[in-house]
Amino acid sequence: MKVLEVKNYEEMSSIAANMIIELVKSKPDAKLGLATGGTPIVLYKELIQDYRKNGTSYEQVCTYNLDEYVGMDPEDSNSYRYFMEKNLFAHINVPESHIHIPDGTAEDLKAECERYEDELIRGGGIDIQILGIGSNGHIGFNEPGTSFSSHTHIVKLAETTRKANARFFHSLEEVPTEAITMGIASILKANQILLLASGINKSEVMRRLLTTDEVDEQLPASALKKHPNVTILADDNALSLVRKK
Ligand SMILES: N[C@@H]1[C@@H](O)[C@H](O)[C@@H](COP(=O)(O)O)O[C@@H]1O
Repeated sequence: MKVLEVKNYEEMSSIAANMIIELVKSKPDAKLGLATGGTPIVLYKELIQDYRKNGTSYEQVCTYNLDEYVGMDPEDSNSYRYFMEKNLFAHINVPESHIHIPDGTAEDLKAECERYEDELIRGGGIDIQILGIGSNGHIGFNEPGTSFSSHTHIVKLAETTRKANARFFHSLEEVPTEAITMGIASILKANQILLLASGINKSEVMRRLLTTDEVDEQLPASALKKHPNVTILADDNALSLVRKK
């Protein structure tokens, strides 16, 4: 795992955006693994700015999102489908048919998980997977205790995760209790993984992740240590407890 320390959220976002732009320029049909949450918002803004200014084309790009809340209609403003539309897809030229996100409203959720995993495989593999990290170490929605051999599956969200995400909803009660997420094994299949961490509230989990060699299912992000091409792009605040070690 390579750790790149940057000054702040803006610098993190612009380095990450440049990595994606360079990839898309050199491989116009790149497969992008995308994440939601607060972390990648400015990275997506930078992609939009670059698209408007330099015309980097996403016409042949395919996107695969990590996760979606169970029971959340794609039109609902709290769905991850809606988030992606608002923060990225509506502003670039990626064709609708190239966008892949699990369907949280599927009647048969187990079949939906299998369909999504199949779609990932048929896509031929993700070139770069963007990840945020939960303060409990989750990646995607793979909560502590998730098997490292998991594929796309349904998860019960940890209360800490629901509380952390309640800021996007009117109240905690509105936050779904379950989600569909790519599994740890699905994530590890990506060619390259870029994990982004910014802010003081990520400092404790970065300390847990970076100050030991331990690989433990209680810390889902530690599975990344088994992958040959992972970059962690983290800012001063997120790394503050690592340096103090
Ligand atoms: N499912 C998402 C993750 O994909 C995200 O990386 C994480 C961190 O979120 P944030 O970027 O808002 O800190 O939590 C959410 O629950």
